[in-house]
Amino acid sequence: MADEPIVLEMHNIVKQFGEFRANDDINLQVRRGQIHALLGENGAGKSTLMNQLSGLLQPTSGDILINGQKTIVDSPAKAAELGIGMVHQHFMLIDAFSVTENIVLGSEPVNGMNLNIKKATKDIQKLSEQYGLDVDPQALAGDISVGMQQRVEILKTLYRGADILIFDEPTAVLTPQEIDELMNIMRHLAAEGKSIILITHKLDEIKAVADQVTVIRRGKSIDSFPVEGVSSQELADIMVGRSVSLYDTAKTPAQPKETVLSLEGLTVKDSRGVTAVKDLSLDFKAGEVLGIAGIDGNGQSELISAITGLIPTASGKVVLHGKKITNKKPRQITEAGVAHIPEDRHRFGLELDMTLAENIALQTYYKRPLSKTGVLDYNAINKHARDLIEKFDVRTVNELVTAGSLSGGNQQKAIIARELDRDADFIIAAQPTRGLDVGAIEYIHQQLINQRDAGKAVMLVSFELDEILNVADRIAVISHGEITGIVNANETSKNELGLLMAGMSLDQARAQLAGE
Ligand SMILES: Nc1ncnc2c1ncn2[C@@H]1O[C@H](COP(=O)(O)OP(=O)(O)OP(=O)(O)O)[C@@H](O)[C@H]1O
Repeated sequence: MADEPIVLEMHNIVKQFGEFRANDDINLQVRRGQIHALLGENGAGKSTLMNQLSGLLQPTSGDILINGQKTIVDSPAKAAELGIGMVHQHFMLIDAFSVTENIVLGSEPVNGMNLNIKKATKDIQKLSEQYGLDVDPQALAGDISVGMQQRVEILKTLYRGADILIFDEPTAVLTPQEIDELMNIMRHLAAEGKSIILITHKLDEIKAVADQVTVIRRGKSIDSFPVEGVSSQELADIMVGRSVSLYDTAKTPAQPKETVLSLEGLTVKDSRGVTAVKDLSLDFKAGEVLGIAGIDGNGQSELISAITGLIPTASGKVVLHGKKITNKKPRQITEAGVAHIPEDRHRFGLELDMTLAENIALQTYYKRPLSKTGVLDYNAINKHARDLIEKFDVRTVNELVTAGSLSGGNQQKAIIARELDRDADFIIAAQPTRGLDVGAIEYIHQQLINQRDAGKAVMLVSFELDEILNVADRIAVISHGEITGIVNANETSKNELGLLMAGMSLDQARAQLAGE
């Protein structure tokens, strides 16, 4: 690997936002055929660095060299021309178009309807085979799984001639099996001479696929070394700059008390009118974390939206402290004592153009002490925000910047701070640690357990089985909108949960595992 030519160099990159240096003299060197991980805490400056490589931002100073040539990457189109491709975390495919149409869209000069779809389909098929992607170019984007959609995004960059592919948290939305497949695809790409820059907070993934890792701490690149022989613990320590605990969250056995919230035969339809949650009943108890495990798209989002009043229920009841809250307005449900850390922080969590302080006050601004006699007290709002920023270690210049300027992980911490500060009896945490670094994950898990120990009922919805097993006391598995089994966290296994997630009943799953 050390003999392979250097395809990308970033030299002494500085990126300044006003007074703040998000990148402070960063150096990065990537070789041909290398999988190069970029590791850093939330807000360390990884996305800012990659945005300069993909033409979205310009460095304040420093140089970018592609194949030894100093270059200015002043637009995404220029980045594409230079062979730099970004595999986005949020897939941007049009459901009604075929895979080929999605890939060709925007990358070919189209003369009227003269687009040669036949040739494109053939080219894409060839690329798919060459890189082991196994994508059907004629499938409709709306009909393919999340993992397959990601492969289409990869093909899109290859079709445009990318030699350097940037993957930003690529496994966040994948099932364990899809993650393995993606790792193989990355290895395949590298073996074919492509270079990959991998941004991830998952140390195991770095260990599994990366050759080299560059560590960024508070805007500075502090080290770069081969991954071989380095443990996950060492990676975590270097990233944070001190020794961090990678062990399970400490917790005592749960002491479940009275039922706080009950779902009684709840049925919910999705936006297309298809039944997403079917006749679902569950009880959430004070002093207990009930985990909802399942593959993305099995009714979890609709279930949460129905409980929080964001979408109507088709039938059944939601009962909080013995009172029906079914189909009440979101604000009434919030007021009744439901906190919600949403899965999609941009759609439901934050107003990106408003200040961080205003966002932290979003659920309580109209009440004392943030308002007095109907007038907002900005001193109180800002002070309240400063307290929570400190308590939850939200990394920001101050409370007056826009929420949109925070790094992804710090946006998430701000929402968690706001929702947990409200002293609600029922807390919904949906994918609460997606995109967070190891230190922040540990902190958030502990916070959820503290809430439990303070007598709250916590609903933890997560695709991450490690997270569910670590934090939840009981686990309900959802598949196609129905609960396939409810198990105690300390009496189950990933294998058992995996079979329940695939739709088996608990008896079937146990029979299968006993027979193995
Ligand atoms: N447009 C901007 N204006 C002001 N500050 C910004 C802007 N963009 C980023 N920052 C700041 O730069 C720092 C680095 O952010 P960046 O998004 O690069 O971090 P990151 O390492 O990608 O974090 P994460 O893992 O949370 O995604 C953060 O403190 C962020 O608030």
